Amino acid sequence: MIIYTPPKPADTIPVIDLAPSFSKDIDARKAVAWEIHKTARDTGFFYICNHGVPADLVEGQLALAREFFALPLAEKVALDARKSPCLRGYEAPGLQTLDDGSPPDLKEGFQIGCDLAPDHPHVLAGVPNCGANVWPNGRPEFRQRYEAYVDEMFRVGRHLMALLALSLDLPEDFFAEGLEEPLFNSRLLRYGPQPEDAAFNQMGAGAHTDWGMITILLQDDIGGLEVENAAGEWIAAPPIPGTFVINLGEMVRVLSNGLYHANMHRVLNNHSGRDRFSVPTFFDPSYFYEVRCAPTLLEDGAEPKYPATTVGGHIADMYRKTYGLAA
Ligand SMILES: O=C(O)CCC(=O)C(=O)O
Ligand SMILES: [Fe+2]
Repeated sequence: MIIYTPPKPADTIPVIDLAPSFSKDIDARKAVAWEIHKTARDTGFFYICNHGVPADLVEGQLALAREFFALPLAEKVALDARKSPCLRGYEAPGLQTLDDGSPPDLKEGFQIGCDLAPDHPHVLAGVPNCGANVWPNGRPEFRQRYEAYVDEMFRVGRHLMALLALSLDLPEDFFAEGLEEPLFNSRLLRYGPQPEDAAFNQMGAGAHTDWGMITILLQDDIGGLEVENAAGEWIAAPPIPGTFVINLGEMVRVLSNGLYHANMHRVLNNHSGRDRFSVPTFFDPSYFYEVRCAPTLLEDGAEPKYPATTVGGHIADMYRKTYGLAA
């Protein structure tokens, strides 16, 4: 259990301007990659601005979250993620425990991922976490809106992965093969105001590191995300209009031989008295892509600090663990 201590109000999570990263000039792209390199070695968190995602799509996605959680309970319960073999659908509060040993998270969620048909080879082979999405019944526009948002997240995700490669002195297309069919999950989350009768160390989302490569987080204007910095202090990651919060997951630790951090973070909605909505999208190379230490970081003959890992397998293990499911 990670005991809750209040965060220090600091603004050390940098905002990285992506505009030069879309330039034809490789030096301009490398300069942005260098900014990512610096912050990845420190907090493993940064904001991005000038990312090219239209503001109306962003607002529309937060509106989608609000609309989903305002549906009648029966409609949400009909989509119960526990009925899905790959945890797609509605997640009632208390289903997931992100901080092992703490009480369950208070957040309420709705999750989608790679939408695989029953005859997809992964589904036929029983690969964990692979299967079909579920959608609110009789609301076709809900699915269309979410999928339009995911398309943009794929664009941003591929762009960030190219910058991540550059930041480690790798070719920009280093991950291209693994990103032909990215592995992703995206969730709508609602955090009610922190209840007075919450259990000891219970909060919206308990302290955790993300499991994959990168997370592209859209948060509304409420605040409540907190990040553990390199000094072990908890700092606030307040909403900044026009930005996404990007954080690096455990796969980046393997890739960078521990040079880059996958930082702890958590959510506590105790300042506003209002619901907080967020939309994290976890963006990774394909299920069986093996992440290993970047060749640029290993001296001849040196052993990597972490063994190579299959992205999908690691993430599926973490789903099982945090949802208390049997292997
Ligand atoms: O809702 C947030 O701001 C963060 C969510 C998060 O950390 C996660 O889902 O992994
Ligand atoms: Fe997270």
